[in-house]
Amino acid sequence: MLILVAACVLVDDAGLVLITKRPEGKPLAGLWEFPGGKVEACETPEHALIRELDEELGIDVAAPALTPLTFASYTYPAFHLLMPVYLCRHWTGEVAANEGQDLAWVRPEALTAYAMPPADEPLKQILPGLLGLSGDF
Ligand SMILES: Nc1nc2c([nH]c(=O)n2[C@@H]2O[C@H](COP(=O)(O)OP(=O)(O)OP(=O)(O)O)[C@@H](O)[C@H]2O)c(=O)[nH]1
Repeated sequence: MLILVAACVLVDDAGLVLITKRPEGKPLAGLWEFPGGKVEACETPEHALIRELDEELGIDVAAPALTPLTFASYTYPAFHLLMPVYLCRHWTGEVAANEGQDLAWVRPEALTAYAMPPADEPLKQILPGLLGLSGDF
């Protein structure tokens, strides 16, 4: 089974990237991930992401502010994950932990220090380069 999840690399004015911690009780609990979630039937990935960013973080993102950045494709035991990853640098509202989740703003090159789902491992490596950093530090 293929599941489609839209995720977002939110980058603030200082160049920091937001990651959120998956709560206890969910699969992959305790791992850090990029905000986002499953794309529902009849929803575009962009609209799913706008909905999830509002629900999870209380921010308002306009569709043109979402730029396709990369994707993850990974086989979990129960499904294959296809995850388009968007870049977003502009939103309105203050980022808040609406679901009580831990939040962290991190330098892209520091993502390797955070435990993330296996699907995200390649993203950790390429994000500094995609965001315009050398990735060598
Ligand atoms: N949002 C997000 N999901 C990710 C990332 N990496 C990754 O493997 N996933 C997987 O993609 C799926 C995300 O769907 P989700 O967050 O809506 O699903 P869920 O199981 O938490 O909850 P739900 O079924 O109640 O909606 C999960 O299986 C999650 O483990 C990531 O960086 N961001």
